[in-house]
Amino acid sequence: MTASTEVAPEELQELRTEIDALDAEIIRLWQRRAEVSKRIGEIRMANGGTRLVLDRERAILEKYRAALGDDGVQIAMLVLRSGRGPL
Ligand SMILES: C=C(O[C@@H]1C=C(C(=O)O)C=C[C@H]1O)C(=O)O
Repeated sequence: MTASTEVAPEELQELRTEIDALDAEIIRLWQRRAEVSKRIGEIRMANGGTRLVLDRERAILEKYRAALGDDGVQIAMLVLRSGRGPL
């Protein structure tokens, strides 16, 4: 008898196909977010504003922390860096 934790080869393949689709989407969203973030920065600086808005970055870090815990903070820092480059 098959234990409930065992996965049939076809199901494993289906799950891996889903993982591949999710990874592709995560990468697409990551790249698009960086583009949007850069564009906002360009517009702000062209209008005499600052490169960064720390209150906004803090709110984003907190949003990721609330959803994902400590890992969320690490992810948020990488997400923010991808839009503006390293400090
Ligand atoms: C994109 C912006 O500019 C910068 C980049 C941010 C981001 O990538 O989320 C947030 C704040 C700013 O430091 C913005 O002000 O919304």
